Amino acid sequence: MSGTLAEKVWDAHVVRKGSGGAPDLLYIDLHLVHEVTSPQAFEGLRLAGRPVRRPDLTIATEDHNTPTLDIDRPIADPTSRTQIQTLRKNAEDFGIRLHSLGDADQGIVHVVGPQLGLTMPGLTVVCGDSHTSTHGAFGALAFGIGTSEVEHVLATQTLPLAPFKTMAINVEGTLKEGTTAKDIILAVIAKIGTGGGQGYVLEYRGEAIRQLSMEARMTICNMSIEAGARAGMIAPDETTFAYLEGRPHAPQGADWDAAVEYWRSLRSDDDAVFDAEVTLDANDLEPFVTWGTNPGQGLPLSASVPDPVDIADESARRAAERALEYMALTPGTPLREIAVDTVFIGSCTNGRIEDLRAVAEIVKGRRKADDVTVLVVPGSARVRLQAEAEGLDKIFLDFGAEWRNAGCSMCLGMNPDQLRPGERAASTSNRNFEGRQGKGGRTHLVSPLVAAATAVRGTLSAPSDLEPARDSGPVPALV
Ligand SMILES: CC(C)[C@H](C(=O)O)[C@@H](O)C(=O)O
Ligand code: SF4
Repeated sequence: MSGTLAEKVWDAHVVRKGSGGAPDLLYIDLHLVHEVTSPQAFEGLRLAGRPVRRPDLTIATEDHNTPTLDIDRPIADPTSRTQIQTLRKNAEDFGIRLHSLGDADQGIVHVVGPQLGLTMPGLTVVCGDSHTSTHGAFGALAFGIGTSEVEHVLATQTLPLAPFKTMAINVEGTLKEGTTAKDIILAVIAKIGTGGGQGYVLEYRGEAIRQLSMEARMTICNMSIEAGARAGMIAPDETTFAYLEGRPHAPQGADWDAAVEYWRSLRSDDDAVFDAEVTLDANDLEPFVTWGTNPGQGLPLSASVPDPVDIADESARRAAERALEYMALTPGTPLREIAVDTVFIGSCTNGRIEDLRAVAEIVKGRRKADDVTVLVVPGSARVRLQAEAEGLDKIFLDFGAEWRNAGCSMCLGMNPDQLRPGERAASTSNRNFEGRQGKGGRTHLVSPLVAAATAVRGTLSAPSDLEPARDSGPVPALV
């Protein structure tokens, strides 16, 4: 029978089929753990006197509560310190591999899994974290789960799951220079809305998706949850295999060949039927930025702040009014005129080495705008090491940016990296909810390219708005 990619991966993991509308019981191949959503789950095991069923398929890292400065000192904030200490004790007591602050493999859980080659095509991957959808970029079925489900997976390595619907998101054409995967996903969410993906597993397809690097594909799948989707997936191809080959946990030798052969079968059949389909043309895309307080409230950078009176749907109009009030924006203001206080470059959406390289290319030989704080936070310790090996840290520091240690940082401000009330940020992260980056803080979601250009000019900008940099070209010859 023909099927979609998601259905194939699902079917390969059914331990027990649910009858009469009951959920199927699925086998879980990889369980990622972090400090925020795991304490009660481990406590549940402890109370029940249960071990972790498959510690070898479970891996933990410290990310949300970790400071990005002075990481060799005790964590100052008591709540964060307790969270981290609890994870360390749980990992030790239950025999789980943990990458702690200071370890080269520490970092944001969704950066660490792929980097180690733990995330692979055809796997079921779960984590007590909504952005687990990131791992779908490899053709894995990956979704966020709640703390009670974390306990279930720890105890049994299985999870009862209700059936899902499938949606094809076809992104045809080719991205223009200056537009990126982040612009694709912001445009998709603006199109289908923050509830548009509810109940669906999204499969991103089409020419523009096939042309993306693995890291760019992760940016797209990462934000599937912001459209309300259960998961996002991309069929594995040569780009996927090339990324994985040689990674610490990737299969080797004959196992590698067998794995690749299986992975090649992981694509939606030509006659597979999706429950819904959406099409977008990458040629039409411009850099996208959000103006409101949910990731669907976005527009091309060349647009102006919308006027709620033009929004026909009443609840959308009310939401826009509320968002503009919180964001302190006036309808009709060109988005390019919005001045920011902070630029945050990082997170599991855009904190990978390619993101940092793209930013460095723009800020090299330039100085940041006065009065703008620029925070560059690598997604993992390895990304940081790689960036330093390439001299990117020097470029950021010369630009006037701060170069920090790895973690979630200002993506959600569970550590000291927070906006102050009323401050405005251009952020490469994935959520712009009220207070997300600090109480009273205002967030505009942007791509790394827009973040870099904004850091130069101080107002929301694209690289095409910039004057040539001091050392961006050869010195003109004297005549
Ligand atoms: C803290 C965690 C549960 C949360 C999530 O599930 O996504 C966080 O990572 C986020 O991005 O808001
Ligand atoms: S970087 Fe942000 S979105 Fe990603 S896991 Fe951390 S807090 Fe969640």
